[in-house]
Amino acid sequence: MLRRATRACPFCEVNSLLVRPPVLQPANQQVRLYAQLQRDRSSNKHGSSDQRFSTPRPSFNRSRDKHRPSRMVLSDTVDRPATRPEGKPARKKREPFSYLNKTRVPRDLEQEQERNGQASSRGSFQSRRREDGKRRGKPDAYHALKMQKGLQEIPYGSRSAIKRKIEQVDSFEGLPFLDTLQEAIKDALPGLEYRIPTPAQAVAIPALLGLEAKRRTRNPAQKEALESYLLAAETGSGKTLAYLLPTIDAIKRAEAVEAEEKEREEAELAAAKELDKRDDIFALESPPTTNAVDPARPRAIILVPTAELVAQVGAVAKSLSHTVKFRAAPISAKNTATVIRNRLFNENGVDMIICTPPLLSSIAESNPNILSRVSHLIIDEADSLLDRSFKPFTTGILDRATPSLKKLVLCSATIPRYLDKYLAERYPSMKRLVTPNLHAIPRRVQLGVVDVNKDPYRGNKMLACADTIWQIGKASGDYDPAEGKEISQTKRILVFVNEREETETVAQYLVKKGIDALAFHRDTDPSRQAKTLASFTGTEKPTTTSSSTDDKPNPPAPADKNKRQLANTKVIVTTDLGSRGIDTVSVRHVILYDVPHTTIDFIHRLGRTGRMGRRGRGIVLVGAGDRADVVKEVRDAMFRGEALI
Ligand SMILES: Nc1ncnc2c1ncn2[C@@H]1O[C@H](COP(=O)(O)OP(=O)(O)OP(=O)(O)O)[C@@H](O)[C@H]1O
Repeated sequence: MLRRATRACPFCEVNSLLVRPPVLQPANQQVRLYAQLQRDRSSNKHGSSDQRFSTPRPSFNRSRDKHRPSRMVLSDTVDRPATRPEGKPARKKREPFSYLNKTRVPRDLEQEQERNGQASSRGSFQSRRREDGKRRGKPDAYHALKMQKGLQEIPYGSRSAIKRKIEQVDSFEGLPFLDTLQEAIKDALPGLEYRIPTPAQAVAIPALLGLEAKRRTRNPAQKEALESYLLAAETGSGKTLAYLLPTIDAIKRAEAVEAEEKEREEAELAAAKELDKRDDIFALESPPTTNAVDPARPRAIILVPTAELVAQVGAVAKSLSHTVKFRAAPISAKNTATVIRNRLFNENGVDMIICTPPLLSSIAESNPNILSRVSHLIIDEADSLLDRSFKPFTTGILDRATPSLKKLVLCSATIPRYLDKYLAERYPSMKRLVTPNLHAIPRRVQLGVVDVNKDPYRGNKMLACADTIWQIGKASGDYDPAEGKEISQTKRILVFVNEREETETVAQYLVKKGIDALAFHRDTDPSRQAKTLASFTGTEKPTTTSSSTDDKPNPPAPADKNKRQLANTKVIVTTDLGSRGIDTVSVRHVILYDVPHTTIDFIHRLGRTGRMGRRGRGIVLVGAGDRADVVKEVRDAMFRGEALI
């Protein structure tokens, strides 16, 4: 039938034209023509069933098909090149590599991405933020975290400006410290061949030394006004030295000025006496003036939230005082009354007191003079010391010290919204010294998640915790480039729980499972506490033999005498008490037994590992009722190196 139809083809003449080399239509045009042909065929009542259902096969140059009727309708302009409307440039074909080596995003691509709701091809986190720190374009990635939003957002625009400032401070030698202080820095940073300021120190020290241009003012009252600073930098970034060094420098300079003044006054007094003597030879000689130092009137006060931090900051100050010669008095409720008295009312006086706010305010009640000469007040862990529990004590001390105060420095690894609000109201002109990575957990800290609901734990969190510790303990130690050596044989693990009561329960369970674990909370025996912490903070005294009492694991519970013991692993189970400021340099693993309530807690708890460029690992145990969505978002933010909100 088909052949007959071909013979009787009325289009023979047209077909003869197609003997010429065929003009290939673009694929989409061919498809359109076919669709048209199929419609024509199905509407043709006389068409055979063969024709209707045969698979369409376009062919142009087969000789046997040359008399077949064309299924396509040729365009009238098929032989003419395509023309574009006047003035419109020919569209460039986009090739796979056409976007390489471009320094700017092509406009058309940017528009296309905007249409698709994607970020611009710079693609970075910053590009999705406006200068005011708020995101644009893509909807916020944090949904769960937004619900518990506790941290103040820091604009990303200002963070880049700080980076440029940090680059300019590349050595301690370049900073105008007193010579003795330059010497002392080596004692405060032992074992480091190349000591360079950390970002926190590079941001804070020049400002606290008064090297930065100040806003000009003609008002003499404003010129004399108290200088206030908020130093906010990530955990383990060396904030202690960032505020200690400029403070000690200021103390020593003030001391030198005072000594000069005293000498001048004495010389004047001696000259006046000489004159009096000459005028009145019968006058009686006045009794000699005493040179006794007024005790317990320090020039600087450092407030910290815990006794452990008093000891830690006190140790750094002491190490500096060997060379610089100043008197630091670390006092806490763990010291006896005699020790406190001896340290405060020393016959040589005291230059710096390191203390907790409740203890200092109780001392100030009985000795108001203690705050009468303070020129530098440092509030470390300011977010803790200005929260509800400490605020009355801290602000009380601040108010009493204000008349003589020259510099107020608040220091914190996190700026919660309540702190930001309080400072904006009370110190509107406070200078904020913020590092670029504030509120971000460093990428060198990895976060793993253990799903407690799954096998083999089936909801048993304590078992999951013990198993995780066993796995860490069994794994071989790895090389740490920051320390340039194999990490210590003994592994130190911190386990954080949300409630104080849980510390004992979890620690006892771990001991039963053959793990050397201790509970660390406010009521722990102080001597035991100090010993426990010392091995985690690296302040432990070196032992000559490996069989020192400290390295011995806890005795196993009586019922489990025959159980295996996990060797070379020490565990502290603690609450937030262990998460604030404690410099646990030798901790490589942190286990978050409970999901922390806020991102602030996440930052401080995970901040006990990965300190000062070291690597670390955090493991969260997610059980029934725990906010897995929060953990996921924190993990994502850590992976992207973004600040938590
Ligand atoms: N410039 C430096 N170079 C090398 N190490 C330093 C430097 N400055 C400080 N360190 C060390 O870094 C560690 C952490 O310092 P520090 O405790 O002051 O941190 P931090 O910022 O106060 O931490 P946190 O927020 O947890 O309280 C200390 O062991 C300290 O000796």
